[in-house]
Amino acid sequence: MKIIVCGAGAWGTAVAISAAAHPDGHAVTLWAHSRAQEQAMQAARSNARYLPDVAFPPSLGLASGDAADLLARAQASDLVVLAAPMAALRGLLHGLRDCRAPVAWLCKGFEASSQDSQSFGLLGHEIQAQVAPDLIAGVLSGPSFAQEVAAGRPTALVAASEYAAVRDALVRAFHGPSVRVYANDDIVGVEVGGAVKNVLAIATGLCDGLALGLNARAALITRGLAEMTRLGVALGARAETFMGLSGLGDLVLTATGDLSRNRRVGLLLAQGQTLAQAVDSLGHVAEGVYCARTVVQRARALGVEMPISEGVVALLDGTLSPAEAVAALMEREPTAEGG
Ligand SMILES: NC(=O)C1=CN([C@@H]2O[C@H](COP(=O)(O)OP(=O)(O)OC[C@H]3O[C@@H](n4cnc5c(N)ncnc54)[C@H](OP(=O)(O)O)[C@@H]3O)[C@@H](O)[C@H]2O)C=CC1
Ligand SMILES: O=C(CO)COP(=O)(O)O
Repeated sequence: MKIIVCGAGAWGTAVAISAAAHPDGHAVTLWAHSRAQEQAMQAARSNARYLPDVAFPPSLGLASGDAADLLARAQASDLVVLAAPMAALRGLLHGLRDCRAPVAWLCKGFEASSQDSQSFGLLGHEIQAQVAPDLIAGVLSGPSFAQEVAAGRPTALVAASEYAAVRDALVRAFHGPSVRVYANDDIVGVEVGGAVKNVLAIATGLCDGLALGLNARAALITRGLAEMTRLGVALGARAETFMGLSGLGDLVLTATGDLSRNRRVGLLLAQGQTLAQAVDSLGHVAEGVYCARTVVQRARALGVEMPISEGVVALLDGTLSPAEAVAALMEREPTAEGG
């Protein structure tokens, strides 16, 4: 297959390396939007900025350019993978709206809400329906730290799309000795899981940073899964999707794994850092910071209760201290577990 991966951050670089090393011998190009980034990677044959200490396979091609260049390369590919942060997805999809090749994005989040609060941020497939409705598109998600995928460690992903052509292209591109790709047609459920787990990972990072204990972390993960599922079902997802890789799987990984940037934000806030300090020190995107408010706004609009996500928003906004956010959760009225 001819594959272009747009976005040379940690995750784009890892999936490009993984596809380039696939036994079927795919021709893979990693495309950076900055020429300087392409040149630095070309010189080092690695991505020192975003995924240090991982050498590129000799066959991995590198490129950079503008939107027209990306569209031309996409038109000539069998699969287009968009590995930029959520904030860039709208622009990328708009630029690719006439592309005929299957397109899959890897970002996990809702768009941040617009400041006027009149329009709520959207999931990837909702943005695509607005700006590029004719694309054959979907999402690749699931529990997957970039460093482990780049190192060829065993990983399971989920390819979600209403189009079999997209699901099949993702399976052909990535399914191999170290990566299993499962197909799913519930793109709403897969995208909600990927977005909400980032918000919940901030909560468990905070919990662990405050040394609240393993009981508390297990409670946050379990009740977090319940609120993620409530939102997803209200948005049209199937409940069982949340028991799969993009739901429970990615929640467990991100909420407990110290490679998670979102979890690290919670840990740093617990240490007394400001949000700006925590975000600056990452050097990578932490999508939960940008989409927590959207998650809560969309839940409120649907009448869905999401107390943990509400607590994260209050913490990020600075309206509650870490200790007050914990107290607010503990002081809630008793309720039935299935509710
Ligand atoms: N890292 C991981 O383990 C995983 C990440 N993801 C998701 O993938 C997405 C990307 O994450 P990750 O790669 O880790 O983020 P990073 O912060 O490591 O890198 C983001 C990259 O996106 C580039 N970028 C920004 N805007 C554009 C654009 N318009 N076009 C092309 N490239 C652009 C940045 O380039 P520059 O710096 O030059 O602006 C940078 O190289 C996120 O939504 C994340 O949630 C999903 C699964 C695993
Ligand atoms: O999505 C991820 C793992 O599946 C990466 O999580 P973080 O963005 O929190 O590092």
